[in-house]
Amino acid sequence: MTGRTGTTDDREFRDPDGLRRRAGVRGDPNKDQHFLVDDRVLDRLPGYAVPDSDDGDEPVDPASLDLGHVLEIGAGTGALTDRLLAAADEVTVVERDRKLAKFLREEFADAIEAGDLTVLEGDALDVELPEFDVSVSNLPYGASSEIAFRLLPLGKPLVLMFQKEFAERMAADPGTDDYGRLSVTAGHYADVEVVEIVPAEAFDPKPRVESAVVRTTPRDPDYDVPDDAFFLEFLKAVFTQRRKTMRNAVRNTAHISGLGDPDAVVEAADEELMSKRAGELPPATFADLASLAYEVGEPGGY
Ligand SMILES: C[S@@+](CC[C@H](N)C(=O)[O-])C[C@H]1O[C@@H](n2cnc3c(N)ncnc32)[C@H](O)[C@@H]1O
Repeated sequence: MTGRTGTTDDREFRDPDGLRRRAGVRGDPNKDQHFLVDDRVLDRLPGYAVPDSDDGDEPVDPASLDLGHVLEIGAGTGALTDRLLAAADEVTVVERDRKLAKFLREEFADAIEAGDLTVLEGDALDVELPEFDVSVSNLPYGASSEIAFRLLPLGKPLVLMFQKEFAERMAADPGTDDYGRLSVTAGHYADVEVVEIVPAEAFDPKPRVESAVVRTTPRDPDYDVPDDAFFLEFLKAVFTQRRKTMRNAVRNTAHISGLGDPDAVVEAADEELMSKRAGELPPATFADLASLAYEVGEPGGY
């Protein structure tokens, strides 16, 4: 098939170098373009979407994955798209760069014609997203947080490449140094795990930092938050004082959380809980506390 240059005897996917050559792009870090050039990483990524399939070192046969409709944000020259097409019934990619979107439409014309691929040219932050079953994406790092928090509330499994430091903060457990507002907010929507650390050499141009692949598995929280906007402001507020007890943090940060009566929250809450620090509490406890604060703390102005 055209363009299937292959790098090893049994390679069946398009060669990342060949794709970049044909696209005529070098990758521009100012446009968040760091293309994956390591075939082994590319081959492993679709398998992470099926948690039990990634136990061994060898990549799984993509055809066995049956991923349904996959959303890929930031398709670049399509090296990952090519693998996803083998693992899915349907793939939708979002690519902001006009030249790359045009290249993808040309390079994958057969898949588009067969109805297997849709190329959406636009910004992942505001383009209308299709219904999808899973997203597998090497995200543009400049917008990775916004994109992740656009996808997380949709309640679908995600396999996303981030900067390593961001990934570790997102997946951190309570009581660790990395645990913070990012971990609580992500943990509110999903179980989050780092499944692979990826060295800078796997990309071209080479980024300055290491990367990591995160898998999120949506969970139906057995708790609810009263109001998403208030929950997020409450978290932002108490984590500005993460080293203080919750008693002090709730009182000292009412100007951020918008609580009119933080004392009422402290008095109504469990005393032992109020003597802990924000960095020790799991997402479900924050949700309970935010619910209580919303109920008795006279929220407003957030
Ligand atoms: C890190 S590269 C990944 C490319 C390719 N998936 C790969 O792994 O080689 C990110 C891609 O996202 C595109 N991009 C950057 N910002 C974007 C945005 N806001 N919305 C959609 N695509 C974006 C860039 O043009 C680039 O092609």
